[in-house]
Amino acid sequence: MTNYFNTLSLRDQLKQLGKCRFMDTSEFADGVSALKGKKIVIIGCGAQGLNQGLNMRDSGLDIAYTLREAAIAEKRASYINATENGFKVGTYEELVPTADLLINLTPDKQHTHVIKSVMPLMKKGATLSYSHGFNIVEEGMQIRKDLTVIMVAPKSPGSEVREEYKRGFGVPTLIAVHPENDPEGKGLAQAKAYAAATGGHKAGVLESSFVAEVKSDLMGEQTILCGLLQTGSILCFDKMLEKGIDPGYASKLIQYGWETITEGLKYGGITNMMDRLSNPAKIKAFDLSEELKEIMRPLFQKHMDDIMSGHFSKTMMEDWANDDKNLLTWRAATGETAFEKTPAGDQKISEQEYYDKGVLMVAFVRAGVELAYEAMTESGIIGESAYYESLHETPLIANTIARKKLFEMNRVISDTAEYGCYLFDHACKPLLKDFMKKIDTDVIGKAFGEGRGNGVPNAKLIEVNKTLREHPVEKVGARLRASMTAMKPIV
Ligand SMILES: NC(=O)C1=CN([C@@H]2O[C@H](COP(=O)(O)OP(=O)(O)OC[C@H]3O[C@@H](n4cnc5c(N)ncnc54)[C@H](OP(=O)(O)O)[C@@H]3O)[C@@H](O)[C@H]2O)C=CC1
Ligand SMILES: CC[C@](O)(C(C)=O)C(=O)O
Ligand SMILES: [Mg+2]
Ligand SMILES: [Mg+2]
Repeated sequence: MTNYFNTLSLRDQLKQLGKCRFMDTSEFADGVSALKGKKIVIIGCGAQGLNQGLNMRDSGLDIAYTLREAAIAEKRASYINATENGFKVGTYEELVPTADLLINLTPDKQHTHVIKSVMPLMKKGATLSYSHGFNIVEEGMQIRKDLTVIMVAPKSPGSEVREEYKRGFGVPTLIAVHPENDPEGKGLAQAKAYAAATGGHKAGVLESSFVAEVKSDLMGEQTILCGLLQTGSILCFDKMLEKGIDPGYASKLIQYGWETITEGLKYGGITNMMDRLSNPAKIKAFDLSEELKEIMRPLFQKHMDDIMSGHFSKTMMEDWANDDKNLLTWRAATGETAFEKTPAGDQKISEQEYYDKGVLMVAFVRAGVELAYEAMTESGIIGESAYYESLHETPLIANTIARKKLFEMNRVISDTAEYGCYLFDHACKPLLKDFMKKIDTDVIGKAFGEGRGNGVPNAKLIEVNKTLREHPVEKVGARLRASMTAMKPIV
């Protein structure tokens, strides 16, 4: 098989990268009806599989799980996930032939093997669905021509797909129909119903393409969403320990700080997050983030270029062939970091204190969101897609760090995302070595400018506010957040 994207003409590459239409809520007036009464079988009951299935069943759909025989025989976690939640479980032979819609939610590295196992069992005219475009785009998987192929990709970790649904909201979702597989023209209606069943239509749905989803998803997860939060956690924690801050306090400030400061981002964009700081702290965070953007921009661009060329996928698939040696080594090394090994203290930290004593963390978030948005849109990804993949998903990832630090983030995200996160982290930490030498506790661990009042030069404050507000991510974000009327506060 060959990389599907690299077989396309530049014209078609740009066309598929640029496919991104924000769907009006009125387009979901039919709700789940296109799938009502259909047999829906999910392969895999992991981070996405379990949580999407729970939402879809609560939305009135007929959901069952098919697991590999070993998972059933050994009663593995996936089997426990499904049975303890009251779902029917069966083998491929038992359930795949009955499926009107077969949803592949197994790890990307298993997709070719899984699809080759189940495709012969699928009934004529059935639909196959993915939540990530990797197998179709990066591996060039060819699907039987009588089958419809769709994608419903939540821009969120699986755990938050469920948590936001339970709050009466949802997570932004990209839907797509593979142009090579829509023989009956039913793909879009089914993808819309599937997205509505997961609650995605309440947050925002983009009619997109497999290509646009995979290229943006790989970029978001490797950089701002997982890589930079990992790098920032480790560097900020080590700096606070170096400067004598109580380890338990430092651990808590970071573990819960990302969630708290990015809640401001989720509600009001970078502008609102920065407005939560005092004037002096805002200007300091702005200046730090400008410096961070200059230092990290080449790294963000390299990740985007390596994703577009297929070099990233080739590198990761070499690790698959080597039994995930790098992934497992890097996962173990992350678990040995001081941040991961230091429990959060029981000190009280108010919501505002996380902003006031986390100025450097605010700077990391602004720099990372803007760099990721810029790199994606400069490479053909449309702004709405880049917004969901950078600004809106950062707080959802931060929620996982609040639960159980980087361990939980790396457990819940896909192995693909975890691999890319480590690649970025390993490259970013050395890049920031000189920058971190100048950092002191006034911007991480202690309140910036405490006791020095709120006065700043008007001209500088006006310039900072103008720059923040005029970034394209703020303009796109204001439009998209206007339709998020069901969004609920979590901090
Ligand atoms: N994690 C996330 O938040 C997101 C993931 N995605 C995409 O969703 C898809 C699923 O990812 P994710 O939920 O993280 O996956 P997980 O690793 O959480 O779960 C994988 C599931 O697949 C099963 N599985 C593993 N290997 C095989 C195999 N060879 N044959 C059959 N079943 C297998 C596992 O069960 P067992 O090992 O017990 O058989 C488990 O139930 C991926 O395409 C990913 O890119 C998209 C958005 C976000
Ligand atoms: C951010 C990582 C992700 O893309 C996701 C949760 O959306 C993944 O693949 O896990
Ligand atoms: Mg993603
Ligand atoms: Mg991903």
